[in-house]
Amino acid sequence: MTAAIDIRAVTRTYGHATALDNVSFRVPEGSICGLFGSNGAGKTTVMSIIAGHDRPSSGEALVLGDTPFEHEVTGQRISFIRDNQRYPDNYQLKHVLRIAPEFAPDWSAEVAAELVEGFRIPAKTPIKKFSRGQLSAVAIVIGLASRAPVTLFDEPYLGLDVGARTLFYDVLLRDYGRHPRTILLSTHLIDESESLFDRVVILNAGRVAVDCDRDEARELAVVISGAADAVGRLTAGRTVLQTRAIGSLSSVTVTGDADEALLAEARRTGVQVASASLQQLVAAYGAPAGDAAEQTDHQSTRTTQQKEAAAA
Ligand SMILES: Nc1ncnc2c1ncn2[C@@H]1O[C@H](COP(=O)(O)OP(=O)(O)OP(=O)(O)O)[C@@H](O)[C@H]1O
Repeated sequence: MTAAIDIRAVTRTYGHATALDNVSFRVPEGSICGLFGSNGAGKTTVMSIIAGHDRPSSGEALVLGDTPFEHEVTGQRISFIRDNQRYPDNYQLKHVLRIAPEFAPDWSAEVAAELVEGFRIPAKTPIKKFSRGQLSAVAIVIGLASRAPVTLFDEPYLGLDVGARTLFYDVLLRDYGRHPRTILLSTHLIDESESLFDRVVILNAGRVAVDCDRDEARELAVVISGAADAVGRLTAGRTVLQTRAIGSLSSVTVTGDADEALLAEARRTGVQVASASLQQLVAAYGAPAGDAAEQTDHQSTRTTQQKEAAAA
């Protein structure tokens, strides 16, 4: 695959704190990749490095074949949408719509107009008086209308209501279909955004826990639920990612796909077996150690690089 984003063994430390620890993953050109993980997992840090706003302590980040840090040409091809965007005090929406296209050669005035209307962004109110959701709406207008070859959305819809979020998903998918580009999006609203992604990266405490295609992710883990003793028998000898217990019932996420033997035994004992949803995968693989009620000592890690190494 041609990688638009190629993160190679990137470590980022701040004093004694390690935000990213030997992180490697690639995002193919023309794909939408979801970046997931708990608070503090390192999502913003890696996006800042990809955007060229920060640089690794060690390792290398390549975007469109170049190192983005202090590289103006690459910087112009990246749009980084995050929640701390600041605007001059006197700015109204019209100022943003006048200036943003100067930094985005592929700017779409039609996409901008559609989103401004759909989000009902106030025209006359100074942006500094905007609500949290209205600020997110302005940032999304910039991110989508820019049509940058590499677009990074870091939790882009803080404060947006469900209707506005649906508009974002719809316009993103439609415009991406017509003008393919590479999009990396981090969010904690995993269930509702699941259909957007064709790649998945899950970070856990600064490390890559999962890096694979969305289809492969469906086969990474199953959730086995039912009477605790029956579930215990079915999960014995398997790698347990996460256990949740409610009274005499338990729900256990284990690695791997559901094989025939497991399904037959589950039917016989009245236990449910289902592929883990993306949200369940993120909860299982992205949970900081000790968060799950019960966890194996060595939480399984599944990355494309490791699979390639194993196959070699
Ligand atoms: N400038 C900094 N100085 C010190 N520590 C930092 C700095 N920036 C990030 N960190 C630390 O690095 C870790 C990763 O932070 P980061 O913001 O990348 O996480 P995140 O996955 O984006 O979290 P969230 O989901 O809460 O936004 C955190 O422990 C954070 O405290």
